[in-house]
Amino acid sequence: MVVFPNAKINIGLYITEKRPDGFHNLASCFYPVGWSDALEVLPAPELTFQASGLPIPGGEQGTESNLCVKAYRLLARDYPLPPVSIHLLKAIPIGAGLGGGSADAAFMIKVLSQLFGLQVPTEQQQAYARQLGSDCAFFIENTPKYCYGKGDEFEDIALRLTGRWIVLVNPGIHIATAEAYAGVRPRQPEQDLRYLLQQPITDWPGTISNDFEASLFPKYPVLPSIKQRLYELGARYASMSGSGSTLYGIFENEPNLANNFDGYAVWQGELI
Ligand SMILES: C[C@@](CO)(OP(=O)(O)O)[C@H](O)COP(=O)(O)OP(=O)(O)OC[C@H]1O[C@@H](n2ccc(N)nc2=O)[C@H](O)[C@@H]1O
Ligand SMILES: Nc1ncnc2c1ncn2[C@@H]1O[C@H](COP(=O)(O)OP(=O)(O)O)[C@@H](O)[C@H]1O
Repeated sequence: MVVFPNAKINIGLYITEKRPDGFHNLASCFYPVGWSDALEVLPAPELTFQASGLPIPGGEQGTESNLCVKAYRLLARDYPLPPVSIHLLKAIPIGAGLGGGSADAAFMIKVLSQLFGLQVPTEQQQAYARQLGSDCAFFIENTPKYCYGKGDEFEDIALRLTGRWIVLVNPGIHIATAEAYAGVRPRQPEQDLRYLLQQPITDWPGTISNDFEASLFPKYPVLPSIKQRLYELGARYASMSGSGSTLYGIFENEPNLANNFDGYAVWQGELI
């Protein structure tokens, strides 16, 4: 079975408080986008994992560190899973604020459930995903959500940007999530993000923001310059996604990027 785990963007990201367990509570909208890996899972005589495409840090220490294998091991504790061969073609930039590793793990859970007829209920799949990463559970349903708690609790949100165009630009700066959180002073947002998202997109640049930008933009000046360039190219709204370093712009129609982001990893397409 072949599936295509896709990335997410954060539209608005507020780090509201530090929790006693060391994590942070947040408020954000997670929205799926089309930049995808390819994941093939086949029944096989023994468990194997193979990756191609972008190199995955930690991969050299063996397959066990990969989230796809961790997802398999997690399910294998509760279900009699036959061995499988796993091939991951990595295309989503890593440590990029796009949740690519979490998407791979969530899709692995979904594939195993389907491939072997396990019929793991959605909530149970989400519970497994939560054990693998804070934003992993989102990718089980993979639809626009208002997220809170560690980013692992969510509710449906009536936000559909379908038909609009998205441009994602990754300048290749790897920002560790823990490092990014350490630089933020938690605060409560002035207004509820769910309310702000219901306002016209032309209001968003003045009202919806990502709390990681304040600490990371001065440190990495290329980030605000890409955001500004996206606005100059006609974006209705531009922002950093998650803990960076990917920036995105939402456009009414397909923009002409010309040579603007040469040398960076770029993906563009219609929003789903
Ligand atoms: C920042 C966000 C926003 O959507 O996305 P990315 O930039 O990673 O895509 C997420 O909160 C990332 O979630 P995820 O990447 O799953 O993080 P995890 O693996 O669970 O945690 C990595 C580390 O980040 C910190 N962390 C993560 C989530 C959270 N709510 N509070 C935290 O303080 C902790 O230090 C933790 O050890
Ligand atoms: N299948 C995978 N794809 C990407 N990263 C993975 C994977 N498995 C484990 N990892 C580890 O997870 C870390 C963060 O992954 P990723 O989800 O790409 O970052 P982010 O949450 O910032 O978008 C990587 O540094 C890598 O070591």
